Amino acid sequence: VVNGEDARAHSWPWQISLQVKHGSRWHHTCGGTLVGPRWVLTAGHCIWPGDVYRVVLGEHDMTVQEGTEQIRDILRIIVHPNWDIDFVADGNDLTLLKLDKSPIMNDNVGVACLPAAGEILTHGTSCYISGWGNLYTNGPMPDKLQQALLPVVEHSVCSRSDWWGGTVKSTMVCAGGDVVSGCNGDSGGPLNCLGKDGKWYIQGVTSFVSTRVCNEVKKPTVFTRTSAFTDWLSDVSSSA
Ligand SMILES: CC(C)c1ccc(NC(=O)[C@@H]2CCCN2C(=O)[C@H](CCCC[NH3+])NC(=O)C(F)(F)F)cc1
Repeated sequence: VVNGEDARAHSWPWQISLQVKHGSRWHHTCGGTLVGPRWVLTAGHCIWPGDVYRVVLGEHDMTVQEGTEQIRDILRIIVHPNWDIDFVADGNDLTLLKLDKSPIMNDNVGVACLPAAGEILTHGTSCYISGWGNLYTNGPMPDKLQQALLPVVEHSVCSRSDWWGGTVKSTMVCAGGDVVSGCNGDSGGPLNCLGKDGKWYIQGVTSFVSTRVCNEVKKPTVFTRTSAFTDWLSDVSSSA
């Protein structure tokens, strides 16, 4: 997250760290969201066939064993059938991970809400991005979970030719801009938006930023719009 701030520890209890095994060590590779007792939502582009992953919940400072962490293995990886790394602009950048067993729900680990089908955020709605992604383009990863307030950029603005143009589809949501943005390592994480009922809804899954700089003018962070995938999300999480 570029130009964000340390989140208060465990204030986003559904935020997870997706970690990939390299040799004998585990590395944070993407964010994700606990959307059910045994289900984590992340991005399609976070999964590389053949790699081994695990999920860390209740994490805050990656360099400190705080005693709140819970580690779970992944029983099943379900990448959206229409996700294709060679056609990022087509969207569908989603993966559901089924955990081997549910984490213990407590103050540090909890489930987030998913929006109703077709829900569209109005321009300027304030949402928070959260993640352990780079603090700036090609910069370091933070130790502590970061957050930033990202104003939603409506599709008609985000798809202007000097913005993202036709690259951004209606199944995506744009937020942030040239000051605050997501950055590498935030992928797969949540766009947290406060609902009228006072609950936090995951309206987006962090997908991409400009290839030039994370916080580029007229290139807001692009998220997969979760309200466009309610059928797939419910079908998968009630079946597998
Ligand atoms: C839609 C298509 C034209 C397209 C647009 C932007 C990108 N951006 C990028 O590739 C930049 C450069 C480094 C990683 N990156 C990203 O945007 C990465 C992964 C992108 C997934 C596709 N490979 N995502 C992120 O950094 C973020 F912010 F979402 F967490 C890639 C493809």
